[in-house]
Amino acid sequence: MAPSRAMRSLLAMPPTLRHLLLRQTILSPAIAQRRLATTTTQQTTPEPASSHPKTPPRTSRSKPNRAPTERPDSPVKAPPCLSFLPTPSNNPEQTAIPAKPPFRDTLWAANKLFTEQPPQFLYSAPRFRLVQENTRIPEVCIIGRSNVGKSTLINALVGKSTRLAGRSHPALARRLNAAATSSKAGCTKTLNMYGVGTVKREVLQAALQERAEANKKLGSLTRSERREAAKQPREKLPWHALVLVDMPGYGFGSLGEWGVEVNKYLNNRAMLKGAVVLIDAVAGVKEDDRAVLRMLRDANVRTTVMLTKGDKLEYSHEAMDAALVKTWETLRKIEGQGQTWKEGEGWDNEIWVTGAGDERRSGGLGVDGARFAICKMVGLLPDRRIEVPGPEAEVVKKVEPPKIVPFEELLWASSVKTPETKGRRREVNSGF
Ligand SMILES: Nc1nc2c(ncn2[C@@H]2O[C@H](COP(=O)(O)OP(=O)(O)OP(=O)(O)O)[C@@H](O)[C@H]2O)c(=O)[nH]1
Ligand SMILES: [Mg+2]
Repeated sequence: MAPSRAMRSLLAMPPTLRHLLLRQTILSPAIAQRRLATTTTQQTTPEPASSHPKTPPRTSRSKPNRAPTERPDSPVKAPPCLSFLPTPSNNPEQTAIPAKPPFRDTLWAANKLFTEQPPQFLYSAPRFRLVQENTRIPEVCIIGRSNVGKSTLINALVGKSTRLAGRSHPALARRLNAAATSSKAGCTKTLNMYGVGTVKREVLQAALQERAEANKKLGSLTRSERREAAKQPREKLPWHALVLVDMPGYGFGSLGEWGVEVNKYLNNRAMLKGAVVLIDAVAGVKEDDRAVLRMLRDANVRTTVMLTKGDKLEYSHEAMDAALVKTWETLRKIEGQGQTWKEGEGWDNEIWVTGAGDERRSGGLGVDGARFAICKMVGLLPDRRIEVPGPEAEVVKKVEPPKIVPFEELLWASSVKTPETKGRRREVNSGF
């Protein structure tokens, strides 16, 4: 007789595990029956008088009835992105108007770019001459006064939680591929580079091809020439979509030569695609900020302004209005003295508000918007909120309305074989 299915699986098992299957298939019905019998007798026998009446029997599903309590550190409700636009410059009553948020899929794409891959700390450069060559990856520098929250924003942008990333020891923070932050001004003293996202395939391919050609050339050199060539620093292969540069802060606690080195960087870095200027939402625009905006104007670097510590003002539009209006005023004044650095071209008039260091909620508030603003400035993502009526709109308007053809006419037309339709039919048939 052929063994049953259960027996076959039992024989297929290692001998040491067979008892488990036995218990499951053969013994369990017997055990279950015995348990059922004991529970029914327990239910029928009355409880002894001495036992405590007391808490209702707890079934596995029932939970104690507790009133929902508010955690003291429950997250504040704040938008993932928040930005403001100014009223036109000729309007005497300047106020900040909340801007339309970016589309969800655009925000998703920006978030993906920043957080899909873990960020990488690339290197630190105390001087501009020590900055490594980069001819392929776009760079964005985060610039602002000491303690404004530059390093904190970088950590939030790359998806490092404030608690994880909040290390004031630079070596430890770098080991975590994060930026060191501190409540003391002057924490960041060098230009720190962080690689974000994944490089485009064609960029990497081009770099690999160039390297292969350079290696080929090396092969034809004499030994001494090769030794000389080896001394020249080679550009590293690109791995990231974007490089974020954490700048040392200016103002209180900053280095004396800050202006000199940063000026060299702003004027000579070919792959610098833009600067994010951080301004403290509580303190507002200071004289140092004006000086930096002038430097950016003179170097003709695309600029996006962000207000940090927006959580301290509870993201209130009214509370931030003064700081926002002052920022636009400053930008327009500075722009007036330049040639090319203009509103909408040199600097973006949309000001973004962030609260990356808000300890009540990890992940950072307004950070999604900041990610999108950077992608937009660099040209990695389009701003689809602006609907420009292009030439296609004109074409659509000019198209004549379709003619209504009677059914009989249609039938007649399909039965007539014009030279054109004949040819087309033959063509189609020949294709099969
Ligand atoms: N509440 C709040 N605190 C913040 C925010 N951003 C930064 N901070 C705090 O501000 C302090 C300074 O932050 P950092 O990121 O070190 O500032 P920094 O601009 O890099 O400073 P330097 O490196 O000295 O130039 C830290 O204690 C942060 O926790 C924010 O958006 N909200
Ligand atoms: Mg810093």
